[in-house]
Amino acid sequence: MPILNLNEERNTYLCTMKLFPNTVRGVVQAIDEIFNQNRYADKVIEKTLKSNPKWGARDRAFVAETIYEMVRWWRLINEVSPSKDLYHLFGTYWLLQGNKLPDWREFNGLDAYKIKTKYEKVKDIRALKQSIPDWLDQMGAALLGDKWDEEIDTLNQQASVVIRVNTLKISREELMNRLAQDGIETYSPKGYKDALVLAKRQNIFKNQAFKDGLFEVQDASSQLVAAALEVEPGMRVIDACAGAGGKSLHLAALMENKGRILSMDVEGWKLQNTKLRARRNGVSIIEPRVIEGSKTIKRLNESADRVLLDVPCSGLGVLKRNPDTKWKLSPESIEKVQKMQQEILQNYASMVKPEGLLVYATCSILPSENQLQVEKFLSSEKGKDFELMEDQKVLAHESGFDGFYIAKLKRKAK
Ligand SMILES: C[S@@+](CC[C@H](N)C(=O)[O-])C[C@H]1O[C@@H](n2cnc3c(N)ncnc32)[C@H](O)[C@@H]1O
Repeated sequence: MPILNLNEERNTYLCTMKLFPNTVRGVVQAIDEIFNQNRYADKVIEKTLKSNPKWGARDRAFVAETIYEMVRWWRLINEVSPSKDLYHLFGTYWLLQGNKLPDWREFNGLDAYKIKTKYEKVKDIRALKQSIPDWLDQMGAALLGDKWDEEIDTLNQQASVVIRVNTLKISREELMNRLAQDGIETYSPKGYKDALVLAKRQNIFKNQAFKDGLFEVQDASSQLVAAALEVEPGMRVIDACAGAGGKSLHLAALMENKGRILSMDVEGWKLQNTKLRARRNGVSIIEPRVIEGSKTIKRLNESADRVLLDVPCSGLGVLKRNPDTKWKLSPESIEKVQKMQQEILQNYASMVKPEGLLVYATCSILPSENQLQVEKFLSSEKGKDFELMEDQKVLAHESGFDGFYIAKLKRKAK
């Protein structure tokens, strides 16, 4: 029985897997880059896979998953490992999952019994068992109360792969059948009308249906955001923090590619990505626009039927897919991002027409980034023009998907 709380299917897969020196070396080198050279886990994984073109699909899956899981359980692994040697840390992770280690000299000094005994000693300390910084455990418990225990437990599990059907090109049923023909089984989660969940985690970006723009990879909770805007074909919509355009593309599909979406961001390079994705999706109503300063926003005063503020946030709702976030965040960085969120609300809300809708969204579970921001805005001078219609506090352990917050506000008539 594995000690760590990982799903069964994955453990079966890993337990039957033999370790190979070259892939384990790949993992160890990647971990060195992530923690000792402070690189982003996803970038390091991408580079590792690229520089080892001879690895097969199974090797690639092993390397990518092991790196992610070691990042996720980093604090716990370090706590129970006999040393900080990277092979010892890998071996400790492997043993903690209930696997056996081969007889390699790199693993000398690792004793499964001692590791288990150490684990038993720390497992009642939540921050250690869940492998999170103390400050995060304290903040989570203070802000989420009883719900924190289950929430952090869920956020430490692997995310399922969810796709959003591009309804401009294909229906959900048709896509489901098409993927099934390629041996990819999916199911439709209840309550998410454009989503399909892959029965088994796998890399889907190489599939022809993706290249043909029939779907995008997007978590089910994230798909609730565009739906909250209640768009209609022909509307003028502003996605003010559009990034690479995930929500803009969804909005375009909901608008049947009729009307206009201004996809804005302060980072121009992200909008380049939006353009490419729009082409693949068969979307022509997106106009990317870089925010140069307050003038860009002022020129759009009262111009939009709908404004989406998918603001920068701590990302604590998406820890399942970005486990390194917890090692990069700090109370100070969260405070900084909260300040930015309030500024965006204050400065961008004016782009909504009277009687139009403003949607504020984050992929965070912290009330301080979510409902408290909306309350602060509504009680401010600029917020007096708006009223809260409804909000959704999506927790990972309740929804089964990412943690999100979505508030729908209406601008009052003049
Ligand atoms: C949560 S991400 C958006 C994700 C995107 N909506 C999607 O669905 O893929 C937040 C985005 O806000 C952008 N951003 C940061 N500060 C901003 C600002 N002051 N105004 C507009 N966008 C900003 C970031 O560059 C980032 O792309």
